[in-house]
Amino acid sequence: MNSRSYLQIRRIIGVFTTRSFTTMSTRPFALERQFAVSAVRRACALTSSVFNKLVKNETLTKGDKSPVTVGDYAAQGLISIMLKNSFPADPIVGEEDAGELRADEGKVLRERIIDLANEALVAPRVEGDKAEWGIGPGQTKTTDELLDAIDRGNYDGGRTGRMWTIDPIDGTKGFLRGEQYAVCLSLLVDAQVQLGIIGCPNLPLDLSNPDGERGCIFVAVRGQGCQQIPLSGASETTLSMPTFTPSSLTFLESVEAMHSSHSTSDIISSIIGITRPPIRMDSQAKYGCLARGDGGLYLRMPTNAGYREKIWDHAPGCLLVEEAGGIVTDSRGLPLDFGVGRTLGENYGVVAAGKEVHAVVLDAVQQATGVKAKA
Ligand SMILES: Nc1ncnc2c1ncn2[C@@H]1O[C@H](COP(=O)(O)O)[C@@H](OP(=O)(O)O)[C@H]1O
Ligand SMILES: [Mg+2]
Ligand SMILES: [Mg+2]
Ligand SMILES: [Mg+2]
Repeated sequence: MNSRSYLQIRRIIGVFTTRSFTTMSTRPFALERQFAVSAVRRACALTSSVFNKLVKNETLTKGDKSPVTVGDYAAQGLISIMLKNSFPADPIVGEEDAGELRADEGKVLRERIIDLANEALVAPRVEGDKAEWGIGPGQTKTTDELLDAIDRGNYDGGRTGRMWTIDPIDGTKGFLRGEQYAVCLSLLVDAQVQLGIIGCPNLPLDLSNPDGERGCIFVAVRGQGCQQIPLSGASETTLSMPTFTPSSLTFLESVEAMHSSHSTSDIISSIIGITRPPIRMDSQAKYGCLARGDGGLYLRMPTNAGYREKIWDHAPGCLLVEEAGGIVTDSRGLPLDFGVGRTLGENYGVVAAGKEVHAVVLDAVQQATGVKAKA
């Protein structure tokens, strides 16, 4: 063997050794998880600061009559800009679009949103942040760049490939009341949620101690469990749903009766024999609470036949619960399908519960709603 071919073989062996070592030492989606924690933490700081300074005319009412604030737009813009720097080929299914902001009447709001997003982009990097994600001193954007970033969330979704979902403020009504809301991000690959993360700035770390520290991040990567991280720090606790018996369940549901039928949940809970009052809470914070054992059941029962649930409202939370040992289905008992498009398709509600009680709950849901089980 001449010295040139020897060197070539060494180089090939070297590449293989380095590749397999990297694969072995890096957990799947490790970079995406680090990115997501960083992006959600930054967006939570933005939304908290907005709440403290929010004034009346900084909220719009969208075509479907739901509210959207400068915080929703600025947080979606921030996360989208970070995604463009970090994973430029990945499309985004985001809740908001910049249509109203581009019109002349949107000028004042537009200026406020660009200020908020730039303030968040240039905030100093903390441990875990990477400069190449487009954050840190000097990383400001123009108004057009920000509006385009918000509109990058217009992807139609679908069954194949990678895509991110962003719900920059989930539970906007809770946010406006100063109650619970969540910054929500997920990564789907071929319609399966691989990474789910929600940041809940107002949620107590321990629900039984409402005056204690507030601010939680819940994060899960498929196959790697579900963790809670205080918004103020880096220590992680792995969550696992405790075992409930049907009659010892407390159930979680929306504050808004228009989003989930309280009366149907009442019927279901009396069939199961639940005696405790429900915990009513806005946003996907409910999924995080369920994952850590604050109640053993989350019910979301349709209120009007025409409403389609949005994938950004469920993708992250669904993975949190599954990774903490729970089961999430619709009222037919089928898994939520994130490959239909921007919505989950026809609305059969959501039944999320610990694995010991899910079958009993599903049976009660079907008795109450008349929906038939489907294999
Ligand atoms: N009729 C309806 N049925 C179910 N969900 C609805 C609804 N109208 C609005 N929503 C969704 O409910 C979400 C809030 O959920 P919750 O009630 O659990 O807090 C809203 O998210 P946004 O606040 O991000 O718009 C919105 O997408
Ligand atoms: Mg909304
Ligand atoms: Mg939402
Ligand atoms: Mg929202």
